Amino acid sequence: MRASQKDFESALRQVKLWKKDPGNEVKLKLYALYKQATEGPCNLPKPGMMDLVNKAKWDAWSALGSLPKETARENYVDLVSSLSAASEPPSPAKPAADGEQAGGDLVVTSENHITTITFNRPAKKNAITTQMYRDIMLALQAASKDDSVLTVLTGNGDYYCSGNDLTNFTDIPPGGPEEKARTNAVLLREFVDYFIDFPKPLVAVVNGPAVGISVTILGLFDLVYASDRATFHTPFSPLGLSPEGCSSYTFPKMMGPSKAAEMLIFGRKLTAQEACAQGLVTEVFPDSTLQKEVWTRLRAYTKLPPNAVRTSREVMRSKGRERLHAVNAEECEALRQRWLSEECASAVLRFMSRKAKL
Ligand SMILES: CCCCCCCCCC/C=C\CC(=O)SCCNC(=O)CCNC(=O)[C@H](O)C(C)(C)COP(=O)(O)OP(=O)(O)OC[C@H]1O[C@@H](n2cnc3c(N)ncnc32)[C@H](O)[C@@H]1OP(=O)(O)O
Repeated sequence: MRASQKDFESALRQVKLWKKDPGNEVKLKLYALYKQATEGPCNLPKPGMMDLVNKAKWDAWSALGSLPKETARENYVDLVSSLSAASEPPSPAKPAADGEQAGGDLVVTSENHITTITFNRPAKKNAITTQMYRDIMLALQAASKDDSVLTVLTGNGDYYCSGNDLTNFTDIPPGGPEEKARTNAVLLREFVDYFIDFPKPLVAVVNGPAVGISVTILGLFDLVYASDRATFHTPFSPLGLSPEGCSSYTFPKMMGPSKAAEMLIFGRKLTAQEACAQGLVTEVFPDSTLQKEVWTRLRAYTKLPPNAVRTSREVMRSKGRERLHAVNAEECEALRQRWLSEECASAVLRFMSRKAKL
């Protein structure tokens, strides 16, 4: 099968997520194939004998002779996929050595029939930018059609996600705050609709604290596995906001109205154990074993007959879907109005001037 540009880009992202160093020999092979695939045959002058690293790279690239770019691209994808299949579960993305984040703010990988969407903005506690909302929708769209059985959301770094990036509210378009609020409401509704309609089991691996919209949409997930370091916080009132992600419906249903009110109206932060007791979290794992235990379990789940899994999920979900869409629409309209409120504007300003933290 010929590798497309998309396969190639996905392989490049995958390499950046590898936890283990694959060793110099593999790195040289990957380097040479990458250069051949993107630039064609090596026509650089040979580095001097003492320039050991660049000479090794030059040798590896030159050894590919006139291999066509497309073949190099294919060989690169094949090599990455063979090495990934033999490797450990997908590891959280690592910051690059120079402090830049590898793979962009959102990293999507697919292996062992699991598509993993990783928030990868650890320096900002994985706060979700407008672009990330769009990329998550694209990733969900692709995952709904790929050969994966499960789709996982997780975070890179010490946080799972600090919720909506509060600077999303600051770029006001020519139509003024009303236009901004209207556009955001439409986009938010579309974003949440993706989760309501997603056809495969959705799993959250909550590796650390979760805030705001990253908590509320958990009510639309099938499984929520959490580190014992995770906390669950929806500080809507202090921000002049109201709940979203269908949480005004899913949370009371799941934990009862008064526990839901404590979280959604009064902003009580839950520990992972409390969230588990309230039904928001499926199971809590010691932080040190979370990755190993969860990924082993998820891989076992992918071996179940996929059509049976989908059918069971569909019969569990179909009855509530219409209701969820109605709730989503109502929540987005309430938020459209909240975004135009003085209470919300002052909360965002307080955060921007760093006087306010949760
Ligand atoms: C397609 C749809 C588009 C529509 C767009 C609108 C959609 C709206 C969706 C619904 C709206 C709201 C729902 C929510 O999610 S409300 C919750 C919002 N989140 C917060 O209020 C959290 C704010 N952050 C904090 O209180 C603290 O940062 C923290 C998370 C408690 C961590 O504290 P810390 O002391 O450990 O770390 P700190 O130094 O503060 O943070 C490190 C840097 O990260 C930046 N940062 C953290 N969180 C956010 C955030 N949510 N938005 C923007 N930036 C964030 C923080 O500013 C630091 O940056 P810097 O180092 O100073 O540059």
